[in-house]
Amino acid sequence: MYQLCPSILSADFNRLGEQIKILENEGVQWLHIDVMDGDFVPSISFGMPVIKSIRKESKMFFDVHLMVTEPERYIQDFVNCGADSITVHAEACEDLERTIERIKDAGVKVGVSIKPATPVNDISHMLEDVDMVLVMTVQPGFGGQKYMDECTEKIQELRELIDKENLDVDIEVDGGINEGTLETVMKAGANIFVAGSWVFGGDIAENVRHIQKEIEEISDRIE
Ligand SMILES: O=C(CO)[C@@H](O)[C@H](O)COP(=O)(O)O
Repeated sequence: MYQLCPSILSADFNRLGEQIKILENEGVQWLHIDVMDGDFVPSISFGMPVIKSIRKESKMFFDVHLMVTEPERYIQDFVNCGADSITVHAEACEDLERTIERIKDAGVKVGVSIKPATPVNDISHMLEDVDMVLVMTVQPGFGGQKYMDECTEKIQELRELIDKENLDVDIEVDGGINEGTLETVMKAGANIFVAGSWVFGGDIAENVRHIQKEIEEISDRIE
C-alpha cells in the first residue's frame, strides 16, 4: 500500500488547521509530524500542544517522528496528545529495544528511523518488532534539502530483508522527495513517502492531486 505523507514542517503555521483540511479533502490519510528538540538535531520545531490542537479537528493518521534525544521520556505524552504512530531514531535511544517495547505497550504503531550514515545492519535484527522503518534521505533537521543518492541502496537492502522474511513492515522515506526522486525510492522499495516542500509549496490541493497521480502511474509502471 502506497501512502503520501505530507510533512507539516513545511506548512504555513499561521494557517495550519486550514492547510491540513485541504489535505484531508484531497483524500490524504497520513500526516507526518516532525518533533525536533534542538539537541538530537540542531533545530527546534514544535511539540505536544500543537499536536493536541490539530488532533481536535483531524481524523488523519498522525505519524509522529521524534527527532529527540532519549525519546522514551515522552512516549506517553505523545500518545496522550493523539499520535497514531511514534517513530524514534536508533541513534537517539540508550536502549532501543526497550523504547520500542514501551511504544507498543502504549498502544500505538512503532517505527524506527535511521540517519543517512547509519547502516541498515544496526536495526536489521529488530525488523520483526516494528511496523515501519523510516529511512532519512537527508540529514534530519530541516526541510527543503536535496535527496542523498547514497540512501537508495539502504532502501533496497531493507526491502530485500523485509520481503525475504515475509514481514509486514512499511518503508518510509523522508527528505528531498519530489518529482525527480519519487520513482527512484518507489523502485527501491519504499511505500510511504514523506514530502514537505513538494506538498506545501504553492497550491496544496493541486500538488496533492499531482503527486497522487504520479504515485499511481509509477506503481503501474513498476509492478
Ligand atoms: O524530517 C524532515 C527534515 O528533518 C523532513 O520531514 C522534511 O520536512 C521533509 O522536507 P522536504 O525535504 O520534503 O522539503
